Amino acid sequence: MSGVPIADHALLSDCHTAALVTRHGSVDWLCCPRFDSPSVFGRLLDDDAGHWSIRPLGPFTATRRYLDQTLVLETTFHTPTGTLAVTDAMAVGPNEHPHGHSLGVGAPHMLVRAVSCRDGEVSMRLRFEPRAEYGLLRPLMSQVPGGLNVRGGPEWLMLSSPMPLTCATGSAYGEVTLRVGDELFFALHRSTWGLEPARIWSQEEIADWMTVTVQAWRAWSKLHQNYEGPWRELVHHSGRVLQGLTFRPSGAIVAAPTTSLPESVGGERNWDYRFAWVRDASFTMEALWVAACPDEAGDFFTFMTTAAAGAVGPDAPLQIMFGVNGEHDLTERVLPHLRGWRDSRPVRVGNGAWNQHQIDVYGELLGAAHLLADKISDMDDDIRAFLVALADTAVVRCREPDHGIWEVRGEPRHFVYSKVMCWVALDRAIALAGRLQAQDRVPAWSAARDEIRERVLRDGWSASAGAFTQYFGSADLDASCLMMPIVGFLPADDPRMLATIDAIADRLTDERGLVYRYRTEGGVDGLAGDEGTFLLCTFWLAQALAEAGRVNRATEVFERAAAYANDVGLLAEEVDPHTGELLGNFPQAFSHIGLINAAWAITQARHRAAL
Ligand SMILES: OC[C@H]1O[C@H](O[C@H]2O[C@H](CO)[C@@H](O)[C@H](O)[C@H]2O)[C@H](O)[C@@H](O)[C@@H]1O
Repeated sequence: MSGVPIADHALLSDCHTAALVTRHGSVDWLCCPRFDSPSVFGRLLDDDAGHWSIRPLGPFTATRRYLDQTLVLETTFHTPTGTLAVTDAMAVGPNEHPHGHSLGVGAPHMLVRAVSCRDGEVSMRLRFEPRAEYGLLRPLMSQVPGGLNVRGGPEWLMLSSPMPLTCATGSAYGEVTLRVGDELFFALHRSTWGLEPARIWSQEEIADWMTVTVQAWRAWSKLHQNYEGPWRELVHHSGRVLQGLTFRPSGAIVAAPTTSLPESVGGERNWDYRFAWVRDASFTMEALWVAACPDEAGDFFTFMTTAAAGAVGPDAPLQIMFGVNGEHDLTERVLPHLRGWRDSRPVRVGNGAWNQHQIDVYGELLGAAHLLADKISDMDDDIRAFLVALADTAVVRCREPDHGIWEVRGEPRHFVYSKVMCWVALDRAIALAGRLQAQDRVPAWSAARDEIRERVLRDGWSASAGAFTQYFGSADLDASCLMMPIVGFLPADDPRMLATIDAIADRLTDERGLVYRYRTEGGVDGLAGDEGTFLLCTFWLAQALAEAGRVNRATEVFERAAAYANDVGLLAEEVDPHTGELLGNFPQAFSHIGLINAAWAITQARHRAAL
């Protein structure tokens, strides 16, 4: 049964796709050439779905880290006879743009692995089992000088290997003893059908790709990362993770690079996150404003405008998520041949939420446009018209029930968060009216904004709960109400907000003090089973407390959540309330967004307190 702890994985990215590497040197997840392509290594979801491991033959302990300011991973194996280091990267190509923001433009679609003996001597073993199409195919493998030719179904790969490998059906393996100073370079290269064939690379060429990749990440980090404040390294690292979830060719940003890592072990809450949600991606752009100066804001708004293809207006709500190249149809299906991580089935690809009605997206997108307006140097007529259409659509749609931020699979409702985000949409559109050349719309936008506000204050508050709640007329708490002060709907020290923050801190948390999105008892979200606590929501609590001036409590909550980052600073979506293990897709943009924004809010609150 596949079941290496989720926290045992580290992320590699070339800003086209991502790989996950276990603590023991096995690449257990790689989809290529795009984030949402079928996997070639899928052991994350099933033992037989493919992997590539490099590790010592005998007993070892392992430590690992990212090379400074990069997403290049170094795993060090300590053995009784010596020390072996394996350095792994998805090659990003040179970062030649004068502002360093061409990360991934020249990516060769190549996974590179360098093995070096740092001390004594170590026998290592390599095992290579690619399984295209999510594990369906055992490829044909043949030896060629300097490596292996690997073909099967839609995939044609070349493995460059300096050591001889033995091929069995669909697998290759080999062993070699390295002495101090010995170095070997491996590369897995994917061809593009009909264009450039994959090829074998020399040791020097692979070493160069590795060097260039390290330099490219460092150039990007140096030019983009200015955040100074508490938890600086974690914030910068989170910025790199978010950058690593960006799809360079289009400017899209995925919610996470995995599918079907479950929200509860053995449960059915398993979703494919390898898509660009309007919500998640807008939040990512905003968090990058804090952590990494998003030079790519223009690309993102061009992506959104293109993906929506102008089909937004009062009669055509904005689709809530897209494929990384702007695809609309993301129909969900199950992969029955995969057992799932720790038997968490079904494994899904595609996402049934793609055609849900979620009216918060207008607020998230206009919120990001407002924050980043100065960064969108090329705000052309198409982008302007798109943003105006979003606000006009919010005026009409804000009165409708929807599926909400949590994408509940039941009846649409009047979710409080959705209404608040419609208020944000109009509030920010009014602020941007000059740049949007839409001053004539301001009276209509203002009237609608004020009407939503009144409705939320009246129907979103529950006297019995003593808090703002999940939807109009309910008494159920929902952590998304923590966003009300964060987006400026009400001041954080308003008595109603303080009561809501306290209610969530007291009644929507587990024994560890981590926050649930909402209570799942009774199948209120249309799904069976329960789920873990949600890291983004815990960071929201820290952020709301900071906004309310409760800086010490904010710091405590922040540190409680950040402590769940694994040894290489990565967070999944949720935490198992029973075991404290990370759960859900990994690494998830939401959680890193929450970390960055909460750190920033605490920094600001400390400054205010010091004045
Ligand atoms: O809980 C049911 C829903 O769970 C997923 O949605 C969550 O992830 C999205 C991507 O990060 C996020 O935008 C959303 O707010 C989260 O609730 C899943 O993608 C949905 O299909 C599912 O209905």
